[in-house]
Amino acid sequence: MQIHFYKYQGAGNDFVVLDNREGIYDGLSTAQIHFLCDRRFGIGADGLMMLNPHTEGDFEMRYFNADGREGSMCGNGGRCLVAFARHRELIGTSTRFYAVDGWHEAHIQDDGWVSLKMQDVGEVERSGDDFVLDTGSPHYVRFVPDVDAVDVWRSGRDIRYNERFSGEGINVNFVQRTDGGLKIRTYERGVEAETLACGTGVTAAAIAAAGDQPGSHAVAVNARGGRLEVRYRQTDEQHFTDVWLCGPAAYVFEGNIPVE
Ligand SMILES: N[C@H](CCC[C@H](N)C(=O)O)C(=O)O
Repeated sequence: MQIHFYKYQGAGNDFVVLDNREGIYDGLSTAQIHFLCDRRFGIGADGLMMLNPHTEGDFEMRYFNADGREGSMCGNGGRCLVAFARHRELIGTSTRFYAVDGWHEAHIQDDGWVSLKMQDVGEVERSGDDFVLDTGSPHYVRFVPDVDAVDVWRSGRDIRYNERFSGEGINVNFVQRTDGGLKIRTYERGVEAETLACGTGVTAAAIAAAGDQPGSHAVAVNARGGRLEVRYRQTDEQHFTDVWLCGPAAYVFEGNIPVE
């Protein structure tokens, strides 16, 4: 079959997007999605999203990692899908859509800046400079003095494949505190490599960096592919609501590809 695809990126986290309002891509296999995301044999992307119809919201987001398997929530993917829906004129400048972790509200500006509301975070596990939390996807956050000095692939894999996490997998973020905010590098499960940005990881880093300061906060987070911003309200040490992931989302190109 011939597939018409769209390519989007958010801070360098790149995605294949399929308009699946008619359900024509429901039958794509893990191997076919893996092929579409392959950077040498296919289009190339960190993940693939389908925009599905939904009776109660503007659309449903289905997300697959580059390995072809259906994943948990993808923050940058969600922001890109909102930009896609806007470009296809399916939505105005605000939307409410359904994803694997529940409902999301989002807003898009004319310059492509997308603010996406994430789920509340209610449990942050800490051991020294390391944190484990779920922001729609599971994340390990390790604070380091210099992220540029980290061998992200090697150290990320050591954690992702250790005894505790090897079954389900986990995304691993190395985070440095800077004057203006945070600097981050992420090893992503399902891609099994470093990506240029990971939205749920950026969100997890901002929350892990929070002290015990109830109130509303905004944190600038520099990923390798661009700058994102996280806003949240902290009610106590373990509870975070009104969590917003904000950043750029852009159309790259579209085309047709034969898939066997
Ligand atoms: N890049 C994504 C994360 C995808 C999640 C995935 N790698 C997993 O948890 O399996 C983001 O922007 O949030």
